[in-house]
Amino acid sequence: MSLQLQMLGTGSAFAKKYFNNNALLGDGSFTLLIDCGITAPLALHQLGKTFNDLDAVLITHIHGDHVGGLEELAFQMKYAYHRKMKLYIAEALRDVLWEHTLKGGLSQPGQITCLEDAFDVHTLQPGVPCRLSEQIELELIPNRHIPGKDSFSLYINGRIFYSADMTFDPGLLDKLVGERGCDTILHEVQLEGPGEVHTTLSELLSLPEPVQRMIRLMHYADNKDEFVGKTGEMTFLEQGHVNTL
Ligand SMILES: O=c1ccn([C@@H]2O[C@@H]3COP(=O)(O)O[C@H]3[C@H]2O)c(=O)[nH]1
Ligand SMILES: [Zn+2]
Ligand SMILES: [Zn+2]
Repeated sequence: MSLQLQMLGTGSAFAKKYFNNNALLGDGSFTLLIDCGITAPLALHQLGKTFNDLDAVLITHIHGDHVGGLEELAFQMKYAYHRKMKLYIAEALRDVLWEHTLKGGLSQPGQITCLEDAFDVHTLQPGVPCRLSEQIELELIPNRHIPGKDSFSLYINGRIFYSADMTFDPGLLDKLVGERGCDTILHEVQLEGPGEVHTTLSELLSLPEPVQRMIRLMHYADNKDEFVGKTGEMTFLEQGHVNTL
């Protein structure tokens, strides 16, 4: 069974040529938005879509390029489309998202006083697969991104790894490929400099070639074109293209 992946954006947090690294994952009758960053409303509009075309949104961690578009999404759903969007979120991020990100803009006494007033909230536990649609099952995998902040990668249908933002974890990739049937890796990449909170291209180039062949690169900087042909066996995901996974 194949899925369709269309990146709303493939850019790093500071990219200006590319929108935020947010994705549409569809199975033909259900569409999930993976992360909803600052640029998501415009990126969606430029693809000729609206928030009403989506069935659910999932958040990987609390950074503006992954959650900055949620206020507009919630307001549009309430006042333009008169329904709540399903929100899939790790239990550990639920209160943080409301208290530290959304409450200031969304709260309206008597109308919106908690996350559940704005979204149809479904909490996820890491390591426990959750069926989102007939053809999409998804598991959160805790990752290392910012020390002391919760952040999650995604494992989809027991074969597709979506890194979200994370530092290099070759042991995890080795385990997913060697023991858990992973055949597709959608991985963030920092093209230059020390990784610090991201995974660098040089780190990914240290992976065995068969693993590199599974990797599509995303969350990259504006000078990505300078690196075409310099990514070993790995290829870049392109913003707006529809990929069959
Ligand atoms: O300790 C830190 C924390 C953050 N940052 C930058 O802020 C950005 C936030 O979004 P991001 O996670 O996509 O990318 C992050 C980096 O570009 C950093 O360089 N070092
Ligand atoms: Zn990011
Ligand atoms: Zn981040």
